[in-house]
This record gives sequence, structure tokens and C-alpha cells, in this order.
Amino acid sequence: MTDPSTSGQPTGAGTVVVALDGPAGSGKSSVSKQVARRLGYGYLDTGAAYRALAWHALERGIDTSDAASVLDVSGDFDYAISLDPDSYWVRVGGVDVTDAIREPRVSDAVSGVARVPAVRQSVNALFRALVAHSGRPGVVVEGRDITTVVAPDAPVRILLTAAPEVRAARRSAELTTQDAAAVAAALHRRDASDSSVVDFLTAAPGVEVVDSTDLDFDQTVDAVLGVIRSALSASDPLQTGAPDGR
Ligand SMILES: Nc1ncnc2c1ncn2[C@@H]1O[C@H](COP(=O)(O)OP(=O)(O)OP(=O)(O)O)[C@@H](O)[C@H]1O
Ligand SMILES: Nc1ccn([C@@H]2O[C@H](COP(=O)(O)O)[C@@H](O)[C@H]2O)c(=O)n1
Repeated sequence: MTDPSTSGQPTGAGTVVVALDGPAGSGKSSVSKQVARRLGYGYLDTGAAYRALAWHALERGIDTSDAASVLDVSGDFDYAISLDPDSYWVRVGGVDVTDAIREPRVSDAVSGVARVPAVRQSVNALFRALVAHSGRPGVVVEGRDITTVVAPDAPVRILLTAAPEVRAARRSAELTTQDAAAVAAALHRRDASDSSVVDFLTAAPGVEVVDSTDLDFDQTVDAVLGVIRSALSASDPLQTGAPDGR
């Protein structure tokens, strides 16, 4: 795996970081992408790195529940991701895996990969380097531990939630060829496993909660933009760098 020289440095000096966490199916990716477009920011999907490593391990026939094997295969993980919300792609060794990493077999394996501490350290350093070199005024970074571990000092930190049954219904609407009950069970299983590694179900101090249970997609985007605007104007009362985002 890439070992960025910025490892351990603060996230993206000069780049506004919007940190957004939440459980599976809460709308992190779709909402963050739209928010990034509205602000002219970059968009960083951190889950894609764990998914891509899980895909890579599966391609190599590795048992993703075995930490030593995962760590071993992570040494040979040539990963690249686009931060452009209008041109999103994920590559491993030059292969486009943007769609492949969403397959259920990868979703089922990813938690095993994500629970290896050395993997987390390595990808977190990569995320900070990607933000620092984004060339954008800001980056919306979404995942599970962005508000608490990756960018705890970000000027905007949001926990995006929705009721479990609403999240399951939204995911099931996407995966129409699969049984709704099986989709819901897989989503809840992944949350249970992931939340034993990092807590993304309760907001850390200073983290703003946006509950999208009773909001449609556009209302959720507007709610997130509202939190960003007020957080950035509080940290920049003269409005020198607050985004417009209309
Ligand atoms: N407020 C909303 N109202 C209705 N649908 C929504 C809302 N927010 C997101 N969605 C839809 O819910 C589905 C899941 O959203 P998305 O993939 O962005 O979630 P996620 O949190 O990134 O999930 P995962 O962690 O599993 O990758 C998508 O089809 C998205 O369009
Ligand atoms: N900051 C993060 C982001 C993701 N994960 C792990 O990756 C999986 C896939 O993430 P999605 O956002 O694409 O659902 C997720 O289930 C976690 O296992 C993480 O640990 N930390």
C-alpha cells in the first residue's frame, strides 16, 4: 500500500475539510457527492479504499477474516481514487473497480479488512495526503471515523443518520434483484461488525447530527449545506472564505 510522506500530519493544511460519518445506507456517498458539487469541493469516499482492498484480497484468494493475510496482501495494493464528484472512479493496479467494489461479495468481506489496525493507519495516512493534495478549496470526506480519527480538527463535522429500517429500504431499492430481507440483514450485520471497531452511531462532542429519516434527498443535501455554512461562518465571521453553494 502507498505510504504517503504526509503520514501523521494534520489533514489538508489550507483545504477546508467537511468530515461526514454515518452508518451503512445513511446517504453518506450520495449526499456528500452532491454537497461537494454544490460547493466546488472535492469528494473523498474513504469506504472505497477498504472495499478496494477487500476486492484485491478476494482476487488473490485471501481469507479476509485473517488479519495477517490481509496485512500481507495490503503490501501489494496499488490504489487510486478520483476526488472529482463529477467523475468518480476507483482503480486497483490500473483496473477500474468502481462497480466491482459495490458487489455484495465485497460488502460482505470488507468489515474483516477494516478491522486490521495497521490497515486503518495506512489508509488514514493516504486519506490525509489525498486531501492535502486535492487542489480544491475544500473536500467532503465521508466514512465512519472521519469526525473522530481521520480529521477530528475539521471545521465541519457531521454525523448523517437515518432509522435502520429506512436505510435498509433505501439500499434495497437500489439492489432490486436481491431479496429485501437479505439486503437488510447484510446491511445490519455490517453495521454491527463495523461499530465494534469505530463508533459511528453516536455523535462525538462537537459533531452535528443530521437525521434524514424524514427528509428526501434534496432536503438532506440542503440540511448538510446549512450545517456547513453555519459552521464555516462561525469560524470565519467576516465571511472571507465561506462557501456560497447555491
Ligand atoms: N434523504 C434521502 N432520501 C431518500 N433516499 C436517499 C436519501 N439519502 C440517500 N438516499 C438514497 O439511499 C441510498 C443509499 O445512499 P448512499 O449509497 O449514499 O449511502 P451510504 O451511507 O454511502 O451507504 P454505504 O455506507 O453502504 O456505502 C441511495 O440510493 C441514495 O440515493
Ligand atoms: N472511514 C471508514 C470508511 C469505511 N470503513 C469500512 O469500509 C466499509 C465500506 O464503507 P462504505 O462507506 O462504502 O459502506 C465499511 O463497512 C467499513 O467496514 C471504515 O472502517 N472506515
